[in-house]
Parts: sequence; structure tokens; C-alpha cells
Amino acid sequence: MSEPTTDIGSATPVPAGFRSGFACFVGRPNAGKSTLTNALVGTKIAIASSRPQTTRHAVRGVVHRPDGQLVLIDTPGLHKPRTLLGERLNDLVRATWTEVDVIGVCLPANQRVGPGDTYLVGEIAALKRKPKLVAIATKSDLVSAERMAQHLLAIAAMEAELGIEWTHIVPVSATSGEQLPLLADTLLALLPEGPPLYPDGEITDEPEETLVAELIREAALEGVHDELPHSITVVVEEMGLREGRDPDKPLLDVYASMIVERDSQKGIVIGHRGSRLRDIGAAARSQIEAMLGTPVYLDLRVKVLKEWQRDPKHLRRLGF
Ligand SMILES: Nc1nc2c(ncn2[C@@H]2O[C@H](COP(=O)(O)OP(=O)(O)OP(=O)(O)O)[C@@H](O)[C@H]2O)c(=O)[nH]1
Repeated sequence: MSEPTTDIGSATPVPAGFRSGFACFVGRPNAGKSTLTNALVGTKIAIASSRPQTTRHAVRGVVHRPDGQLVLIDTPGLHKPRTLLGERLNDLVRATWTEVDVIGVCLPANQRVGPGDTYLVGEIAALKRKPKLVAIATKSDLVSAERMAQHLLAIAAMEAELGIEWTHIVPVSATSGEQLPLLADTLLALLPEGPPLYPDGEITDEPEETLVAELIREAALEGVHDELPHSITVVVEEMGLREGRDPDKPLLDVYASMIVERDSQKGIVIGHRGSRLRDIGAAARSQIEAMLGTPVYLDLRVKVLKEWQRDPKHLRRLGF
């Protein structure tokens, strides 16, 4: 029996119900975040930031599954700010937090929930837009069942204390693998439905271009229905760090085209006096910046390629 598929307007059909999105793990130093990431991603380590200079918060790895794709984002640790720079860095961390679909808060079972944890979770509680929260009781192999029970109660008590809601509380051991598949299922189920963000279980030479194109497409489709989703594709023509910049102040230039099939669609995308195009550009730019951690200059155009979906020449040029 063949799987039902949803046509998302790209070349490869996506299984119905496929989910994709972003998560990050937070937790005090040594909570087990890196070990957990590696265990979830497994041997298919995808990308450890292919371009460190463009990436302040890198993609740590991609969990590929038949039913979904989970992209794990790296965030620096949050510290009690003592300087303006400290505050700025914390703002960056917070910005990333609001961009992900799920935050996994790692609370090691061999240590009591303490002030460091409550500070961190309190900061998450203060976000205007909170992603879904999963409490992960890490290092379960190090403790007795009794101690784990205590730990889980302490984690549950954080809800009332800090005004948050855990979607799930999952004990896990990254080293023994215990409950690891359950954690992957849990995280995946919290992602929105959508096509893979990375192609075919592997990372191309141009993961960032692919991702950027997808973010622009997403922004363009925000609030439009019916025919347009099938008729629009995005090509990143050129992307690179602007030369001659102070390395501490990088700027990523992105030249991209949104390709539609008809003049009438071009009108829809551009909007009244360019208002929609500006909104799409602004939304896409902030998404790209959050993803790559670099300020972005986005040059976004709309092109009509008549009936591109039916024209093999166009399709080839667009990479399908
Ligand atoms: N026994 C056991 N040890 C673990 C587990 N997960 C992590 N560790 C160990 O705990 C230590 C810290 O793990 P990391 O994954 O580096 O923790 P982290 O949260 O990424 O640490 P920072 O990078 O300092 O924030 C390492 O020595 C790991 O081997 C686990 O599930 N079981």
C-alpha cells in the first residue's frame, strides 16, 4: 500500500502528516545537552556549523525520521548579565528561544533542581512568545528509581513556582540510550506539520541556501491560500558574507527571487505599492537572522516564469 502524500509544490512528495521544525536544549553547564544532541542525531551527524563565521548559533544536528525532521539549534548559555555585552548576548539567546518550536530543558537527575535551573526556566517563563517546553530529566542511568521519582516531582513543582507548563517530562539517558526513542517521538510530535527543511536525509553543500529559500517561501505564503502555494518557489541566487567588514560585525548578503507563474500572482506577492513584498522581506529577514545569527541584507525580487511547473527547462534551472 502506498503512503498518502501531500503535494507541497516541491519536487519530492512529502508523506502526509510529516513534521519539521526546530528545537534547542538548554540547561546548566554539564546538564548533558551535547551528549543528548549527539545521541539523538546518531551517526548521521549532519552539520556542525559548516560556516562558523556566519553562524553565531549553529545548527547542531538534524534528526531524520520517516515521519519528520527535527533540527537542533545551538544556543550559548544564558548567564546572569553583569555587563551590557552580557545583556546583549542574553537578548540573542532569548531571540533564538522564541524562534524554535520546542525548548528541551535539561535537568540532570543526579543533581537537585537548584537556583541555576530556576533562573533559566524563569527567563523562559518571561518570554512573550513561549515555545513548547519539555523537561528532560537527563542522566537517568546514574540514579535509583526512587531518586528519579523525587527529581520528577521537583521538576513538576517548577510549573506552579515559575508559571510555566511542561508539555512533557521525560527521563532519559543519553549514554545508555534508555528512553531516547521516546524523547525523539515526543519532540517530533510537538513540531508543526511541514516539509523537510533539509533534503533527503543528508545535508547538501548548501544547507544554508536551502534553509534560507525555505524561510522566504514560508514568509511569502503567510496568509495566502488556494493556488499560490503551488505556484511559488524561491531561488537563492547568491549568498555570502559582505567583504571588508569588521569580523565582529558581519553582514550576510542574500539575493533571492520568488518565482511565480503568472503576472496576477506577481501582483499578489508584491501587494499594494509593494507592501506585501516589504512584509515578506522583513519577516524572512528576521527569520534568517535568527537562524544564522548574523545580520542579513536581503534583496528579494519577484519574477514571473510562465507556467514554470510545466516547463522542463525552467524546472531544471530551479533545481527540480
Ligand atoms: N552517566 C551519564 N553521563 C552523562 C549523560 N549525559 C551526559 N553525561 C556526562 O555528563 C558530562 C556533561 O555532558 P555534556 O553533554 O557535555 O553536558 P553539556 O550540558 O553539553 O555541558 P556544557 O557544554 O558545559 O553546557 C559529560 O561527562 C557526559 O559524559 C548520561 O545520560 N549519563
